[in-house]
Amino acid sequence: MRKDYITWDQYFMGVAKLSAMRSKDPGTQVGACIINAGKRIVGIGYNGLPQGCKDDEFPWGNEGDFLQTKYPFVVHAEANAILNATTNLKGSTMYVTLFPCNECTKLIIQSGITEIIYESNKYQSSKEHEAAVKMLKASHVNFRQIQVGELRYDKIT
Ligand SMILES: Nc1nc(=O)n([C@H]2C[C@H](O)[C@@H](COP(=O)(O)O)O2)cc1CO
Ligand SMILES: [Zn+2]
Repeated sequence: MRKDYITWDQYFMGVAKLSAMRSKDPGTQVGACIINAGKRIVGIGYNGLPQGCKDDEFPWGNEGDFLQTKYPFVVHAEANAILNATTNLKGSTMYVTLFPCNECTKLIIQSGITEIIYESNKYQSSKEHEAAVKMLKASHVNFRQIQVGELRYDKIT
C-alpha cells in the first residue's frame, strides 16, 4: 500500500484551506472545517458576507470610517462553519486556518466544540486573542497548532 498518504490533520486542514479559497476578502482568507468524533465532516465555512449582501456592493477595505470597511459586515469562517453544521456539535473538533477571535470563541464554546486545531496565529498579540485564550482555558476547550503548508489549486480561467 502507499506510505505517503496525507494524515487526518493534513486532510481536514486541507479542507479548511480549500474552503478559505472561496473567500472574497482581499486581506485575509479564513477557512474552517468541523469534524465529529467519528472523523466525519459536519460543518464547513469561510469568511464572507451574510446572505443577500452582495460582494460587489459592500466594502472590502480595512481602514477609515467603520461603515466603509468590511468589519461590521463580514461573517467569520468559524461562525459560518457552526451555522452550516448538519448535526449537534457536542464533542466535535474545529480545524481553522487562523486562531479564532473572541467572538467566535464564544460560539465555539457554546456549540460544544471541545478541540480547536489552527495553523496561523497572526493576531496573537491582540486583546481579542488574549480574551479568546482566557475563555478557552476556563471552558476546557483544547487548542493546538499545526503547520501543513500551502494547498495549491490554480484557478482555471
Ligand atoms: N479567526 C478569524 N476568522 C475570520 O474569519 N476572520 C475574518 C474577518 C475578516 O474578513 C478577515 C480579517 O481581516 P484583516 O483584518 O486580517 O484584513 O478574516 C478573522 C479572524 C481573526 O480572528
Ligand atoms: Zn471570529
